[in-house]
Amino acid sequence: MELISSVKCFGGDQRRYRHRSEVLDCEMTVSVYLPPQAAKGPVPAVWFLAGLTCSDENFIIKAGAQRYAAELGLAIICPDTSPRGDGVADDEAYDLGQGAGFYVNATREPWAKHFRMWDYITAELPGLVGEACPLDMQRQSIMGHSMGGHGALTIGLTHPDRFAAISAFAPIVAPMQVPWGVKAFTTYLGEPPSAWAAHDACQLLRSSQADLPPILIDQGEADNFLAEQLRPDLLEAEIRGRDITVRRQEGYDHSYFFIASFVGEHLAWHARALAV
Ligand SMILES: N[C@@H](CCC(=O)N[C@@H](CSC=O)C(=O)NCC(=O)O)C(=O)O
Repeated sequence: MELISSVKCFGGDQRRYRHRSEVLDCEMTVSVYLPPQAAKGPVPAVWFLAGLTCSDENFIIKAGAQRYAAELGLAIICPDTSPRGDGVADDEAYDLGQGAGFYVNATREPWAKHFRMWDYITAELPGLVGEACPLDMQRQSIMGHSMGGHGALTIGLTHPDRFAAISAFAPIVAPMQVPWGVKAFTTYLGEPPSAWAAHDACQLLRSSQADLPPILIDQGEADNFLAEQLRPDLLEAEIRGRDITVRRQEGYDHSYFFIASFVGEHLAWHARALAV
């Protein structure tokens, strides 16, 4: 990991690293916020997975999360949303290709060589950031926005022993049933759709017998993508007595202004789950 920038922020450091990913077979960047408490020893880490068209920088620039993370003693790890580079497959559409990795391992060409975001986030990157930064990797939780909310839910639900809590802002909860997800899964995973279920939060909730981490979801009622792409009603139907809270926030849209409005509550909730 090559440190490419480090900026003091609320007493801690907003860092950005460049590294080679063996899994994605390309150069990647990742942003890590370290709170002031990290100067004294390893701190718990919250992952933030971003949405379509985002890089590792949208959240650190727009969400205003560092103030809360500094108060709570939490690190925030912000990965990019796809492999990148001239030799990496891409698409003209904003919802496919670079910037739109959907947190799956692609099995179809021309995507399979580089688009392995599932393995990157769950296997490769934790080792790299854990080695480069003073993080307590025994205390992790995960959150995300939109496509990244989908990633946070599916990765968190698949690794219930790794993450103390899962939260999401306006997540895609049922990609098998909405246009963004059907397009991405058809392109990256192909047929049969039965292979898609491992990447659909509603399907995972329906089939899981495990003790799951608590889940917190905020969804803006004025979100343009609400009815067609996000469909929180489909997840609400799968709650079945589990520790899942879905909050409908009147007047809020899909933007980072919405995330900034509630990120402090999400981080405080993660800190409680992480016993900070
Ligand atoms: N057509 C728009 C769509 C892009 C968009 O809204 N991206 C969201 C995430 S949507 C789901 O994953 C986002 O977070 N954008 C970045 C930001 O900083 O707001 C477009 O092409 O712009």
